[in-house]
Amino acid sequence: MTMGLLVDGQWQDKWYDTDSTGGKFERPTTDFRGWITPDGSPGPDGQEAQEAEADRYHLYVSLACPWAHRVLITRKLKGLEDVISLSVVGYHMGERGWEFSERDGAIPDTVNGKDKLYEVYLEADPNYTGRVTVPVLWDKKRATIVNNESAELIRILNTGFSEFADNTVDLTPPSLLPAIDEINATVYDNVNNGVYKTGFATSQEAYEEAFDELFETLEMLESRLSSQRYLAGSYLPTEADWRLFTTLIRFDAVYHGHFKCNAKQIADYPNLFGYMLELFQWPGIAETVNFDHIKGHYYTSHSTINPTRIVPKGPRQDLTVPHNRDRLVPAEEAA
Ligand SMILES: N[C@@H](CCC(=O)N[C@@H](CS)C(=O)NCC(=O)O)C(=O)O
Repeated sequence: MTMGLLVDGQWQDKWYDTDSTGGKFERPTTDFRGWITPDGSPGPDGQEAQEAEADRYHLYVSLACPWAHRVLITRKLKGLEDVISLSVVGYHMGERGWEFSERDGAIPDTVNGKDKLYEVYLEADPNYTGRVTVPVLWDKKRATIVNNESAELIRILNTGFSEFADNTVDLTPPSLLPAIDEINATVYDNVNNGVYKTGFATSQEAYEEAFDELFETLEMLESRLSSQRYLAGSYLPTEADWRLFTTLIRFDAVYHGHFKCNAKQIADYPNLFGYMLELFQWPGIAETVNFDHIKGHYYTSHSTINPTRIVPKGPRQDLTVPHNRDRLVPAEEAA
């Protein structure tokens, strides 16, 4: 597969094995882990923070990427679309990494006017060393990247923009935070990242180990969702649900075939499937899901896994059918 990266500000279109390069890429890389708060006071762990302002920040995403998708969903649910502007890279990740495009629902780089995402990273740091990943949150005022870690970006968007956001939506209510963090850890290891560990394994043993952890966790989630509507036991979806959703919605279309996660489809799990349908049908969410980008990206970009680059036509699923989750009365409503 083509996997490029920047080394001291130079684009390299090959991934070097760290064994053969004496661990060259293991030295610390520039990390963008800044925060945004309503008044610029430090973030939750004392991070240096910028002040929330309208029209100051710009989000770069891929519609294919599950990590970027959770940030796009948070931006939508918090009503921040007019506050934080957006670029969408083209779905194909080739020799130059992510590139901007005007075709197929992509949105060009209207802020920095770049052709490739790595040029945006170089604008922030001309000597950048590291992967060039989406999502990226850009600060137009300081002309640099605020943060490129989706787990942090969803928290920044949830709480940092209270002056501009829909504050009736809180994806991490403080009382549920311990439960959310605990679910996130399991879902990240075994599901969100689990599908990648399964699909990118290059030994039978590693593949089978990741596969088993993935399906054990899906069975556990299926069972949990048979008695509660959402993962953290809340009466509205939380961050934990949206983090699981971005993997579930890609599963039958991509991970089941392309990543060989094929013990079952999500459609084979009645509760997980109904739950996924409810979240897909949640106001504003379906428009953040683009199966052409999702399927086009994985099947054409990972040429070691799919050398013909043929994009499968299936599966044929109707995601607009009734989800039947209303039968599970959410806890707080019942009380
Ligand atoms: N930890 C990052 C991971 C993001 C990530 O891996 N994004 C992928 C797309 S799904 C990417 O841009 N990969 C390009 C690369 O690694 O070269 C996050 O969650 O924000």
